[in-house]
Amino acid sequence: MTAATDPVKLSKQEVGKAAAALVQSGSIVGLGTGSTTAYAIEFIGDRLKSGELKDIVGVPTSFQAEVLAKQYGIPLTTLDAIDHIDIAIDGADEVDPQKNLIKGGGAAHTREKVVDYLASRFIVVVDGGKLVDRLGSVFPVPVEVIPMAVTPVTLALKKLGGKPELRMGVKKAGPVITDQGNMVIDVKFDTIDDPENIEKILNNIPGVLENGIFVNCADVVLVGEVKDGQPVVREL
Ligand SMILES: O=C[C@H](O)[C@H](O)[C@H](O)COP(=O)(O)O
Repeated sequence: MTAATDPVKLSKQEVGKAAAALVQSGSIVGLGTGSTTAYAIEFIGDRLKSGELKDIVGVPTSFQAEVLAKQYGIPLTTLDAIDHIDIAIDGADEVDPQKNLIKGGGAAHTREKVVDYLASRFIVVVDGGKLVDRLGSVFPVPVEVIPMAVTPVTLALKKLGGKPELRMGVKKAGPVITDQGNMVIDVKFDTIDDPENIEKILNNIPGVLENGIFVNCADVVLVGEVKDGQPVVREL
C-alpha cells in the first residue's frame, strides 16, 4: 500500500485500514463502493495475502467493488449462495449525529442498501469532511430511477420541494447509467427534517428503485482525520 500525502486521501486510507482490521477470519464481508472503501478492500487483501486473515468471502456492492476485490485476491460470493453477512464496510457522502447517512455519490446506493442492511455489523468509513449536523445540508439525495420514468419522477421531486438534476456522465456523453441499467436523479432539499420519512416518500414515487438515505443502518461510524500532520481515526 502506497502512503497517501494529501490529507483527505490520508484520512481515507487510515480509516479504510482501521475498518479492514475489524474483519475476522471466517467472515462473510460486504464490500462497499467508493474511494474510502477501496482502501479497506486493499487492506483486507493485504491481510489475506499475509495469512493474518483466512477463509473470508466478499459480497460486492458494485462493479467497482467486484473489480477491486478480484485485484486484491478476495474471493467473492453472491446473495443467492449465503444466508447472512457478518460485517459490511462502506463509505458515505454525509453522516449526521444519529448515524443517518446519504450515500450514492458513486451511484451504487441500491446494491449498497441491500448489502449494508443485511450485515450484522455495518461499519461506515468516512473522512471528517462528511460529518454534518443535518442530513442534506451539502449533498443532494441520489435517487435511482428506471429510464422510462425519469420525467414523471423529476416532476414528482419538484412537487416535494426538491431541486432535481439528472446526473450526467464524466468522460461519457449523456446520463450516468447505474450497474442496474438505470439513471440517477440527484435531488437537493433545503432541509431534511425527518430522514426516515423522506426516505419512504421518495421510494414511494412510481419508477423510483431506491434512494440514498440510510436510516438506522450504521452500527459504527469511523472517522478519519489528520491532526498535526498525523492521521487519526475516531468513532463517531
Ligand atoms: O455510491 C457510492 C457510495 O455510496 C460511496 O460509498 C459514497 O459515495 C462515498 O464514497 P467516497 O468514499 O468515495 O467518498
